[in-house]
Amino acid sequence: MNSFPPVTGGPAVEVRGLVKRYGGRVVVEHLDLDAAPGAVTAVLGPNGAGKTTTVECCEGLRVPDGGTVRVLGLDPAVDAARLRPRVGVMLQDGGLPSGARAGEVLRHVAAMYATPRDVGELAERLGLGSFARTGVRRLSGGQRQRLALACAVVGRGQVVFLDEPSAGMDPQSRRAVWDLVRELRDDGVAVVLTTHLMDEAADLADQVHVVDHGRVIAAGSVPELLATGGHGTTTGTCVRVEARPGLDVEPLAKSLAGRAPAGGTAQAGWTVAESEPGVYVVDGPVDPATLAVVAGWLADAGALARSVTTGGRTLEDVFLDLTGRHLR
Ligand SMILES: Nc1ncnc2c1ncn2[C@@H]1O[C@H](COP(=O)(O)OP(=O)(O)OP(=O)(O)O)[C@@H](O)[C@H]1O
Repeated sequence: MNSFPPVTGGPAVEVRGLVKRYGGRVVVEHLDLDAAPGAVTAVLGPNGAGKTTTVECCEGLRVPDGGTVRVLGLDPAVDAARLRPRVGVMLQDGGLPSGARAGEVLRHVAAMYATPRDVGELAERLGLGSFARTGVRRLSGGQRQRLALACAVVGRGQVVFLDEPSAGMDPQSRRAVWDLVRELRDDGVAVVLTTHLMDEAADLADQVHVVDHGRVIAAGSVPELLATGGHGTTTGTCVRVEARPGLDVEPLAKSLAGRAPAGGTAQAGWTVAESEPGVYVVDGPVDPATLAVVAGWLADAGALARSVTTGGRTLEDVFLDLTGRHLR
């Protein structure tokens, strides 16, 4: 374990009203975020939403234009030297010296900490052994990611920032990364993770912040976001239909809106959307009769469904509802 006092009470990372501008353009706008010790806090958002900028302000790599940032009670913009031994950072671009060999880099980083992890054991866990003697510039993208992750955790920081940690990794490496992240959490580390992988967030995160246009637009645990769609308007249940693209969903929406459950009155609160070409998501208080309505709609449209499934919405559904389905 590390030799620092445990973080007691309050979040390990506390961001309040963060503002960051680049050349007069506001890219982070009054953003609030907490990350607790012993928890994984995921920051999700479309490209350019302001995730990396926010995390870089927490890492002391960028100076905020407004608001406050506290990491372990310290201001990273002025207390960088005191935070460095207590915080691990994995940057999106790796930030690794390209001229050195992979193994040397990890040993060098480990030597900067008072009580580093066992370098050999960490290298083994992340499968770094086979390319330890390879120069950083010759590593593949996934290998470089694994080395950057090893460097971020080797110092046993109390807070670890991981910017898209498993981007570009093969499934085996991704599993190793996820196991390591869970272990960090179990050891009491506050893990702050940005990711575009919804399954990664759903699997790992205790708390999720969805960021768009520099603001947090939804926050909560994954079950909370799934239950409310992030804005408290959906039921968390849905029917998902795969059929040919381009079906008119209006008749289905009308049939559902006018349908009365046994002994009840017509229900509102349905949404029907073609979430991606050929995938229709019917969101609302699903019951057995809902499927009959969906089947009737398909029959009227002369469409044979490839699959019809019921179940909960996914984090990806919630994310797309919150942030929109159009490309930025
Ligand atoms: N150094 C910089 N100078 C000017 N603009 C920048 C700089 N860094 C980032 N930006 C801009 O700030 C906005 C937010 O970028 P940021 O990297 O924080 O987004 P992100 O949510 O991490 O995106 P991604 O998911 O693509 O990594 C973007 O519009 C980006 O172009």
